[in-house]
Amino acid sequence: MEKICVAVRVRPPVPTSSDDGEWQTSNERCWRIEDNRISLHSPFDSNPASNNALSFAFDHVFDRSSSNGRIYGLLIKDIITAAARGFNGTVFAYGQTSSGKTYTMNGSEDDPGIIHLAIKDIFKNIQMMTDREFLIRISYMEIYNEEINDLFCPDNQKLRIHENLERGIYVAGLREEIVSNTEQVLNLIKVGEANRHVGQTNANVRSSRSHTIFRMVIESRGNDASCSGKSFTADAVRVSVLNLVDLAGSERIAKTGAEGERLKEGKHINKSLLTLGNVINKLSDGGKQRGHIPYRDSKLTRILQPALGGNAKTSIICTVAPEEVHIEETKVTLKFASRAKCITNCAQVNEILTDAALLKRQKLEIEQLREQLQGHHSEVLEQEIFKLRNEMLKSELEREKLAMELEEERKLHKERDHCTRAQKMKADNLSSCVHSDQGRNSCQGVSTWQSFSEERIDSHSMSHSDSFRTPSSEARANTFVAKRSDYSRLPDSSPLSINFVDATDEDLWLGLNKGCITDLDKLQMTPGLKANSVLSSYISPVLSLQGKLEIGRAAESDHRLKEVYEQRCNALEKECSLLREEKDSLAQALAEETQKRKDIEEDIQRFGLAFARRGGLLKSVHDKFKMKLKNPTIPHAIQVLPPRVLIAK
Ligand SMILES: Nc1ncnc2c1ncn2[C@@H]1O[C@H](COP(=O)(O)OP(=O)(O)OP(=O)(O)O)[C@@H](O)[C@H]1O
Repeated sequence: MEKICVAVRVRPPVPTSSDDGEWQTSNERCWRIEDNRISLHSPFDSNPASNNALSFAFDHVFDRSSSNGRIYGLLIKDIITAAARGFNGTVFAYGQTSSGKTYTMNGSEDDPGIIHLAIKDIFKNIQMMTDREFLIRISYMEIYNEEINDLFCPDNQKLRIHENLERGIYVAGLREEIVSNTEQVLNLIKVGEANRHVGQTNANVRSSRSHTIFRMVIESRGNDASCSGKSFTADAVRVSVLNLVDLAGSERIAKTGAEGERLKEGKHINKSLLTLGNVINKLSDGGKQRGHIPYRDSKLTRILQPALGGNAKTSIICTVAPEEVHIEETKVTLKFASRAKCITNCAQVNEILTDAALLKRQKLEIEQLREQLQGHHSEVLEQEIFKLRNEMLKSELEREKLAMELEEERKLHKERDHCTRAQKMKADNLSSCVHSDQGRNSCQGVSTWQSFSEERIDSHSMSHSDSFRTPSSEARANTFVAKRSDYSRLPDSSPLSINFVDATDEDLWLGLNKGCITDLDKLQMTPGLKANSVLSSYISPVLSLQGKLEIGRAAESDHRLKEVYEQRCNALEKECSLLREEKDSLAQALAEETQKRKDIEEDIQRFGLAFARRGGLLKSVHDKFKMKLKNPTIPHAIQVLPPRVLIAK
């Protein structure tokens, strides 16, 4: 972004027949110029405060002694150099009638104007740029009474403004002359000048009645030698447009006394200048307050649109008359100039890609894609896929291990459950046994162990050994009853034989004594065997209760254990499902990566096809041209572009 460059030029006072030197001097005192500042300093104004209020600073302020050459050097030269390098540029002179606009733009014999100096400089610039070849086209138009006329071809009148992406805003049907040197251009300008509308007014003997726009289109591209080995940008064509504009001057109809045709012209001039002022005002507002910019309200602003807040480097020379009689017009011009100073443009090199450059660019893009796929990027992708596969495998193994663990846990849990149930059943059986015997033998103080002993005794053979048989009294068939005569004290010794070394012996003993009722207290005790044997704990009702409690506790702890196992099972199942999810997401990521790779491959294929198609197209065009060159009489369907003269280096 860069600001529009604005300068003010004060022309020398125009002498009249009645003038003497004294008049001139006093007139010049109206405006004081110090460096780049211009202030109103009227010796006739008694109020110094009002004078101070009218002071303006610009990029440059040129006094009467400044030549066109100086103005060009300080304000315009850079724009011309930039135009040769591909930037759009616009220079225009603005000011009231007779303030010196035409003098500034066209100059005189002794002091060539901006247009003359710019043309000379353009050719000097392109001569120096040996690595590029140039094609320069010029056109010259005027906007007269809000109609566009071609100054190179007077028959081309009332031309229309068009806009498209390729050319931007342009005047259709305008003649363009291809030029290759300064003289050629200056001669053509002379022709154009002759066609311009000028007329005599009270203010100016040769007043411009139209706005003129001298336009130079500068095309360039790197020449073959410089292109080889460079990037595709070397093949791009740069196209810049340079507008050098001499506006018609605003005029106060009352002052100029214009009538008839001059009056009509004056109205059109004022109207379009008013629109220019509005556009400048809107643009200088900046930011969001700007709103709609009325470029389309006049042909002038429409054509100058890119130069005002667009893609161009722009300089405005505001010309003012020093005479006191023009103070009001000068104030208006200075206000316009200070507004214009706030406008920012965004100039950039305009490059157009030719077919060759386009092909080169596509080729480069394909190469880059290929590199991406085959080179580093593809490796990264492969690694990523490999890593994902590994992780998937790992998680699969983990899942299997967990599933096995879960199965183990389930089995264990089942066994425990089974065990707990068996123990519970035993406890229930025992308790029911104890209760029933307590009820039946409460008077005798006898405790029985019926079901358990029955079961166990039945399963053993009686013929094993008679040495274990205990003398019985009041035997009951199939039942061994052990009783005690004194339950108040616990026996110190077991009633069982010392020979009982294990449960088989014990069972045998019980089997042999089936059908006997034995008073345990009368049995001969085995001193070495303590009374805390299995039998004693079941026989005593107190002990039986304790056993039952223990079994109950065991069952409870088993139940708790079961709960813990269940929790563990749940946790494992959860973990399993998480792993399953992770596996799914990894599989999805893998699928996405594979799809990405597929897409890149498709892109390459598509670019390759487009590349081949374009190559074929260019080749056929080339062949047709070759045929046409060999045999010019053969008609062909290709539209041949207007010949362009390339300036020889
Ligand atoms: N800097 C200058 N030095 C010498 N003479 C000048 C200068 N500026 C203007 N003049 C003279 O002043 C007169 C009016 O100038 P010019 O025609 O350039 O004004 P203008 O602004 O183009 O007027 P209009 O808008 O009516 O076309 C001419 O005679 C011109 O030679």
